[in-house]
Amino acid sequence: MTETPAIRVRGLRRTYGDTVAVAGLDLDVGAGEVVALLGPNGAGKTTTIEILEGHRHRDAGAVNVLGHDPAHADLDWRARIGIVTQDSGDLGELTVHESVSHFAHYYPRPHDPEQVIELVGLTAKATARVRTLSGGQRRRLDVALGIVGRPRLLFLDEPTTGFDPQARRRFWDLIRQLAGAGGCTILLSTHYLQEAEALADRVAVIVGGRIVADATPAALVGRATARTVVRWSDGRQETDDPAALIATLTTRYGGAVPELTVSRPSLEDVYLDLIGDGS
Ligand SMILES: Nc1ncnc2c1ncn2[C@@H]1O[C@H](COP(=O)(O)OP(=O)(O)OP(=O)(O)O)[C@@H](O)[C@H]1O
Repeated sequence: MTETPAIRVRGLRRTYGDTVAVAGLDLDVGAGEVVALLGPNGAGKTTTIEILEGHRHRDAGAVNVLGHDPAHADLDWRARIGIVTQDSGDLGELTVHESVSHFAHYYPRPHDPEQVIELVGLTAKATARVRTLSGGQRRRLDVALGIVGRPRLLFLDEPTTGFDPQARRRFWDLIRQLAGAGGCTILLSTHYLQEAEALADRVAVIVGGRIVADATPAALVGRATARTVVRWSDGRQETDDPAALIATLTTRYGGAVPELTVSRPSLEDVYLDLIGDGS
């Protein structure tokens, strides 16, 4: 990526009393990239994201987001950022349409609220009061509020927690649309490996306030090819060249190898290895 990164973080630290929440974190997110921050409870995801949003102070480190230090950023900068937090505010008596229109007024170049409501799949609920929405519908409204200002960079903190599988997949389609045609840079935090694998160009695994791996989902899995396990009726072997082993076995058995299975490590295996007892 030749453009200036959308996010550049070096040596970020944040402590709360004796708790080191972020312990010297480095991260780059290129313009137009979708990066997933994946890690167990308490790893420092929310603290990191909120520092990047300008909503928490840091103790040390250099942070640049869309060319500015979020700790000293102005309204112009804020208008280029979209935020979907874990715990959004109370909009109880407003309708979906009123909420999105209201937020649109804060931005210089907002999207048409009706189009945004359609994009998040809430057209049928446009005149419903926010307090009557289901959890998943409320989350989609949160995304609508996060994107109505036409952000160049969108932060999503655990956006699909509590979604049913179908709602999660619809949500993933929406994020892909925003990143693809919309050209939006996205940093999302998640506990869900499948979500990181489905959406992210890169996965940054965070444990104990540090990035312990940062690669494409395929490269993370590829790292572990040495642990491909080949099993057959009377044997089991780990190998980095399963094809050669199977060829040898085929010769040994003079044909089909009985009860042959080949299991490649999944992203989950790699992730569990990386986080160790960090969870
Ligand atoms: N306001 C706070 N005061 C004190 N400690 C805090 C505060 N916020 C976070 N922490 C601590 O900092 C560490 C990192 O928390 P953080 O919320 O950033 O993690 P996380 O990765 O987002 O976790 P989760 O996945 O559970 O949301 C945890 O040990 C947490 O208890």
